[in-house]
Amino acid sequence: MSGSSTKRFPLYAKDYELFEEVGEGVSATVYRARCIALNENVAIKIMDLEKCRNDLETIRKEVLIMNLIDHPNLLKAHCSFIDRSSLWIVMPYMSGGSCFHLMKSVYPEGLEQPIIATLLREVLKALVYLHRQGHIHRDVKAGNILVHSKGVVKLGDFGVSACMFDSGERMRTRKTFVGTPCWMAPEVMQQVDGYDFKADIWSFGITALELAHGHAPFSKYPPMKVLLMTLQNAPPRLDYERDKKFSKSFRDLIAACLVKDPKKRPTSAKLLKHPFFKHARSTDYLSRKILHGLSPLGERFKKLKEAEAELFKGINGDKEQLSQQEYMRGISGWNFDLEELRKQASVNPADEICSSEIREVNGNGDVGVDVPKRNPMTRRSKTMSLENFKISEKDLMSASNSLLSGALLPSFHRNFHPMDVMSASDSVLAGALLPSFHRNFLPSIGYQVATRSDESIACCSSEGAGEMLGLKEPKKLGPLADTKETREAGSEPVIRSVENNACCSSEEASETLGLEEPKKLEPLADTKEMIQAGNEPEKPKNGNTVSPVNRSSCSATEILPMLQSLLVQNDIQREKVVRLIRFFDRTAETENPISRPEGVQIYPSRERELQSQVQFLEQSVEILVEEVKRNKEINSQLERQINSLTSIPEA
Ligand SMILES: Nc1ncnc2c1ncn2[C@@H]1O[C@H](COP(=O)(O)OP(=O)(O)OP(=O)(O)O)[C@@H](O)[C@H]1O
Repeated sequence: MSGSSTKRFPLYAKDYELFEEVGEGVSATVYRARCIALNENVAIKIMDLEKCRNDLETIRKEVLIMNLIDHPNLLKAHCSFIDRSSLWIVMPYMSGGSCFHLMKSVYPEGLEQPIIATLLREVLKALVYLHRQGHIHRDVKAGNILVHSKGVVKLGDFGVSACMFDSGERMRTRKTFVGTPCWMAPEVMQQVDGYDFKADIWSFGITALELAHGHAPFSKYPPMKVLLMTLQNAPPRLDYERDKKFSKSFRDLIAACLVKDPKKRPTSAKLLKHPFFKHARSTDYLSRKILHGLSPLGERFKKLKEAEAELFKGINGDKEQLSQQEYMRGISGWNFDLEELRKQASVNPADEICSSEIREVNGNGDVGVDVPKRNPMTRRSKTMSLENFKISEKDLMSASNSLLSGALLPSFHRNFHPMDVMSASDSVLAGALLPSFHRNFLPSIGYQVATRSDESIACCSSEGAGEMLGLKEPKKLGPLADTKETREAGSEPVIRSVENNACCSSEEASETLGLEEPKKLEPLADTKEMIQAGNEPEKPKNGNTVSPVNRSSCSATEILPMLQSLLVQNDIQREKVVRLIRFFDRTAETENPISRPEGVQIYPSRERELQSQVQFLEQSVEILVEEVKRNKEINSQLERQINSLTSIPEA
């Protein structure tokens, strides 16, 4: 069952018969369906593009990856297309559902060791492949491990995965804060050095514990607490007493994955050779042991939803209710309402969290996992509020000082582009002072979305790399103008379909470019001093650039160094982008890996791999070009402000 076969799946909604709902994420609903022409059962993930129009980059990436990947343990899309204002992703139907749902409805205490070993081995095979391809999944968890009735295991949900820009030791330029807090590696929370595929190994270790216990460690706590605990506490482990039934090798495997220093974690390939996997059995075994006799997925899903609704009946406030439901589903699109996080950080976690715990009722009506009453998570579509943000809470600062503050700033959003080469301090400072730096607005990088009612824009995965169902990035820019117009007119974005093109290997690019780890720049320290001195960072007025000139609580001498260092950072960023573009141009001329010299054979899979890397790089370059333009604008804005500040006489 290696991804989509050579069958051609139709690209119109009318060619599919939709049945019951079998899954729900933050951005999509998944249905069991039948492809009428092929008489084949499929699952269709339907995303309402209107509802998540700020998140098109994420969607675009997910679709791209689902089309390009080709591994029996990865959930590959058969095809996808746009119908009216929805994106349909047609994929193999995994009738067992996700391991998360399986545990919630049938195995609330967790699974047996041979089952866990079998599941994890299959997931690890998928990770080995993904990592070799240069991807980080970033959302490995039981909810994304899907099981087919025949016991086939597939890792799904590429909504937050990233393409690795650097290679080998140098994979460190991603400054992205994505995933689900319980499963998130400490370095992802801290964003100290960017992170690499080792973040998946941490999540893998957490997933191992999740499968063993029926829930992830810290899963009963709200996200803020999870962050603090992950950063402050020793990594979670199997308990000697409680987990006696598990072998030493399982304990070792978990301990090897859950090491805070990512360098000390094994690679996925190495992990696959771990003695624990001697406990793994055939996939047939899985189907016999955990799937046999289960009611159909749709029914199980319905029961869970009903139990969930029952559980939340008594909770006041839509938002809290929604948050709790999402929390229980282990949804990856955790956006954080900073105001709430701030409030939460200011209460004593011990009082607040413990007293507010409620018990989750699983599908059988039994009492299961603890769930907190408060949860500051909001729906992905909601914009995070930067208003009144300051990092002054004691417990927050003591957790990890400026590193954590970096993690808590706007980079909480999951939609930073993988090619974002800003340093952690860049993103912190830029985020704090300039909300317009936020990457979560696709129109600003030239994506346009057109929804058609009569016709579908589509493509089939089998048709080759990069055909992306109408969700494509314009080949050449012009988008700035479009974007500006779109934004000014306040109109809906429009998706345009364009052709793909190829470029150089991303690995070579990073090596040649020598993209260095951005230095820790001083402005963070400045910001910290300001905070310590009791000066709050500027409140954004309306989500746009904050004007330091208007600050009443801060003198020109305080704000000048910040503005200047911001300028320096922008220059550094621009420099990097320009180097990347130059390198790209050179390589495209001389070394297009797709046009190989006579007599040199490139295996089709390698070629596909190259093509996929090439596509990512090219798309990223275009986005970076936009970044340069935006930074230029910001630089000149700042220069003007600095000039006006220097001309204001100090009081
Ligand atoms: N191919 C499939 N076959 C059966 N069930 C599926 C399939 N794909 C997804 N599901 C179910 O639907 C749920 C939601 O799917 P998915 O995780 O892709 O949505 P999402 O919106 O990206 O979720 P998240 O919020 O976790 O990112 C899954 O947890 C799973 O239970």
